[in-house]
Formats: sequence, C-alpha cells, structure tokens
Amino acid sequence: MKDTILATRGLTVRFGGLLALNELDVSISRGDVIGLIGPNGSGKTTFFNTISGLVPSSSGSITFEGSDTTKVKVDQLAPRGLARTFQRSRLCLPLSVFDNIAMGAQGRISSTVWHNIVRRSAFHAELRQLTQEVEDLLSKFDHGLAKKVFEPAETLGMIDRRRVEICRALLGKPSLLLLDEPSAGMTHDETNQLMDEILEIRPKFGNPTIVIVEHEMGLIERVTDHCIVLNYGQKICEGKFKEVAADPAVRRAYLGQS
Ligand SMILES: Nc1ncnc2c1ncn2[C@@H]1O[C@H](COP(=O)(O)OP(=O)(O)OP(=O)(O)O)[C@@H](O)[C@H]1O
Repeated sequence: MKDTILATRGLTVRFGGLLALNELDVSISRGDVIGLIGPNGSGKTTFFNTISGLVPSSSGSITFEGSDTTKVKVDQLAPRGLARTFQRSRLCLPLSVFDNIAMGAQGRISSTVWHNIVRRSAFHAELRQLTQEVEDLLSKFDHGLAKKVFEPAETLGMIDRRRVEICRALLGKPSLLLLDEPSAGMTHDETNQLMDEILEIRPKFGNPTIVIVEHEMGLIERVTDHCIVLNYGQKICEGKFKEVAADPAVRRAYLGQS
C-alpha cells in the first residue's frame, strides 16, 4: 500500500469573511499524479499557497513527509522536498536562464564575504558544479535549451519559460511537485507536450508525487491517477477522473449541470 506524502485535516483559510478553504481533509499518496480541479474560486490556488507555506491557515493541520508543517514557512518547505510552479510565470526576465534556475538552489552556494574572498577556489568549484547540474537538467528536456543557459529568460518563448520554471522546481529533487495551471499562456499542443516531457523525465528525479491544478480536463483525464474536486473550499468528490466527471455533485458544481 502507498504511504501518504501529504495530508490535511480540517484545513481552513479565511480571507476576512470569505471561507476560501473550509475544513478540508485531503490525503495524497506518494508517487501519484493528482488532479486538483473545481470551478473558478473554489480554493485550488489557496490550497497550494497554504500547503506551500505562502498563506497561513486559519485552523486545521498540514502533515508533509510525516511532519507537522502547518506553521512552516515557504523557505523551509523547499529544502524538505516541496516545490511548486505558479499560474503566472515567476521568472525574473532580465536574468539569465541559469540565474533563474539557480534561485531554486537557495543556500547551496556558500555566499559569505569570508567564503567568496578567502576561499575563492572553493566558491568557484561550487559554482561549476551548480552550472553543470543546471545544464544537465535543461538538456533532459532535449530542446537545445541547455545551449541558452546564459541567455536572458526574456528571450525565451512561453513553453521554454515554463520548462525553466519546472527545472527550477526540480533542481532540489522534490518529493512533491505542485503545478499550478501549467497550460496558462500556452496552446493546447504546447501544454500536452510540456506535460509529456515532465512525465518522461520524472523517473530521473525519483518519481516525485505531482499535484496539478488545471482547467483543461482533457489533460487531467490523460495524465492523472486520481482527482480531488473542490467547490467553495470543500472537497465534494474524489476518485478516478471518469468517476468524478460522472458524479452528480461535480456536474452540478463544475459543469453547471443538474
Ligand atoms: N489573498 C486573498 N484575499 C482575499 N480573497 C482571496 C485571496 N486569495 C483568494 N481569495 C478568494 O478565495 C477564493 C478562492 O480563490 P482561489 O484563487 O484559491 O480559487 P481557485 O480555485 O484557484 O480559482 P481559479 O480557478 O480561478 O484560479 C476566491 O473567492 C478568491 O477570490
């Protein structure tokens, strides 16, 4: 039986009088690809923001990798193995592809004044090692992206920008990868291509568990093992895509059918 990598119990997030998450109990099994779906405003991004330490919960608990992470902040969750991408691109466009990805290696380069001046050769060795890792990562996508490692991110097309964001998330070899609307800003074909690439290179990173928030139901149906459906911050259904798509509560909430 698969173990649980992430669980929430009674997770509640209030924004003033609005209940964005309402007593949410969720269990995510290690190694699965999970689709987190629901109508606009149902709480999907708030769920991502809360479990990744960006938005504090109002009550309830979060357990990640067996530890209580309810109050753990975002910068402490990445080293524990939780990585994510955002709906809107979060690249620093004037910076190089390398710099954007290396941000995901926070704390890996010793950057004290003492280290950089007195132990210059050690600093250069760390930098060389990181550069090699970033180039290896980019070349796994196999689209000549590794050759653009020192070009500004603003010179890349949208699909390559998304690949760079995925590389930044994968650099720390996360056990849980949260993908917030990978299709945003891309065509249907590009989204499918990117998702295929992620699934293809996933075994090289220890098969991280993936949770995808996505409105493209064709993609969710094709790539997920299991789906969780939210409405008004509550879980209304879960199961295989075909099961949840046929559920009357989901059809009412999500598809606007009775
Ligand atoms: N920082 C915030 N302050 C106030 N209200 C917020 C905040 N963030 C989200 N909300 C509200 O919380 C509810 C859930 O929003 P959330 O973005 O999590 O939904 P979503 O399911 O991700 O929606 P979408 O599919 O449109 O991205 C919405 O009513 C939204 O307006």
